[in-house]
Amino acid sequence: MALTDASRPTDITMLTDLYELTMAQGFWENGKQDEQACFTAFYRDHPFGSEYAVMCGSAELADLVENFRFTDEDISYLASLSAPAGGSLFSPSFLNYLRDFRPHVDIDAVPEGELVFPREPMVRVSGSMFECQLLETALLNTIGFETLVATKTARVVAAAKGRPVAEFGLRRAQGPDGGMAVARASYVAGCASTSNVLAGRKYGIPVSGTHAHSWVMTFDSELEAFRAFASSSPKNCTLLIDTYDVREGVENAIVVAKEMEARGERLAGIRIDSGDLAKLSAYVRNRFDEEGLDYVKIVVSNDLDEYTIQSLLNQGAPVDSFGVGTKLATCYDQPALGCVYKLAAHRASADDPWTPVLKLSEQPYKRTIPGIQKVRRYVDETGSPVCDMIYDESYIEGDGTTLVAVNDAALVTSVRDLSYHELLQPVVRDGAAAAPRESIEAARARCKDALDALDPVYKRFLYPQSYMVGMERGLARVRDELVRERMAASSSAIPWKRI
Ligand SMILES: Nc1ncnc2c1ncn2[C@@H]1O[C@H](COP(=O)(O)OP(=O)(O)OP(=O)(O)O)[C@@H](O)[C@H]1O
Ligand SMILES: O=P(O)(O)OC[C@H]1O[C@H](OP(=O)(O)OP(=O)(O)O)[C@H](O)[C@@H]1O
Ligand SMILES: O=C(O)c1cccnc1
Repeated sequence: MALTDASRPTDITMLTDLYELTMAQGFWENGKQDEQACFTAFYRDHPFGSEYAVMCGSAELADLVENFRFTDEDISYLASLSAPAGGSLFSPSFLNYLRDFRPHVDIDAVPEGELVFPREPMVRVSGSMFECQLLETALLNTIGFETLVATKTARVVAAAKGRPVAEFGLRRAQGPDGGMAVARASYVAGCASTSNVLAGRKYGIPVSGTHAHSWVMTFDSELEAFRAFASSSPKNCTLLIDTYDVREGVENAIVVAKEMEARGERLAGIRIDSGDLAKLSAYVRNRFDEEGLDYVKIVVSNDLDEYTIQSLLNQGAPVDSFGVGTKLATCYDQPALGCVYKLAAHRASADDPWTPVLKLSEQPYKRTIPGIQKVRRYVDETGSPVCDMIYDESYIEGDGTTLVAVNDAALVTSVRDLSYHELLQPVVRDGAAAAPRESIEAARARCKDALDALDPVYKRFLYPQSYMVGMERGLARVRDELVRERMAASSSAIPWKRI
């Protein structure tokens, strides 16, 4: 999607899969457009092998709903579509209905920066079946990618152990909108800055940068190039010293640093973008220190990710900050979170009680969780998360403190002595933002606090411990009954049913 008006598109009514619209027409024609539904969005599998994910994109949902309307141009386009077997895809009367349609949904979501775990609701949408279904694609597109990038970033930032990480990914991101989402989500999850100027302007993210190899190559000598850069950017001078040879580059940078000192200025740093970054950074640090230039910072870049950064620091590389592009912006090792949006309850009208529903699968781990789900995060006396409980207020059993693991009914624990907080917060009520949009700084602070509070056993890269997400026993029972009913009603070949 090309950017218009120098920002991410908020008019995303038509940014949807065709089937959402054909289903909407079907609901409308069958008089079902006002039937009520409740959907939950969640992910199933650990991204990058990470035990947790960092929620991101939920702050954009109110904009999505408030801007949801079909323009005359949209309607004309839909009217022009033909069905494969002939005739129009959409009827004039349905398109007429769409013309004045505005969603009146309620949305509750996990706030940005908070941690989320597999299978628990990240977002819950309730309203008419018609409007809930129409929001599916754009909602998943928004939260899935930003959550994925935020999660990757959290890992990269953790590996850097407090050293600033600059996001340099715009040139390698998945299109202009991808680049904007990357800048935003990576700042929420702990990057110190972005090279993306539009994101800086739009989101108020700090921008930072050095210079390219081409700068050095346009001058007759590297020394001349460094001098020219120092004189044009004396207050923002980080020199890229690897265009030809880092050992020569550092000597030229030392000359320029001393000339800057004589003018009362300071060389901020140097960047190394190729070669053995551990060996070269150690060499360069030593040379600067020998020359009394211990304040000059060392920045490294070149296809970095959490593993290369961790390795460099394990080798004792004296690096002060990292520039990370391709592998962060493209979420190189896992390009999609696999977020899904599933119907969890429905009712004929707003005056009727909800009926919980679930989707079966031959793979038990893909069975959905029914009900009007909420989530509680239970924490120990230090505030560190211990487990999460998915529950439906209508089915709580006893004092509601028995937790049953999502995929193993035999795993049961009590949360009676733990304190908790609710994860889902109101985002949209009756189609309008439920609260003023929070600042990106607030989301970033929440992310830092959440990651600091999480036990390191869940954060390690290799074989992190499993964090327990379970259902309150009443909800687990409802789910179990629904599975049995559904399977009894089904004549199909779910293999183990016949044994
Ligand atoms: N000491 C190191 N330990 C671990 N990984 C490193 C180390 N030094 C560099 N790397 C990483 O190894 C990968 C390849 O580096 P390499 O030396 O091949 O650079 P390069 O790709 O030849 O440089 P360029 O192509 O940009 O000139 C990069 O991802 C880099 O970040
Ligand atoms: O390596 P990344 O994590 O993607 O970081 C961004 C890269 O972008 C620039 O490279 P450039 O576009 O000049 O190409 P290069 O890979 O040849 O250096 C910069 O010098 C980094 O190497
Ligand atoms: O400012 C930089 O050094 C930079 C920006 C984008 C990509 N690579 C490097």
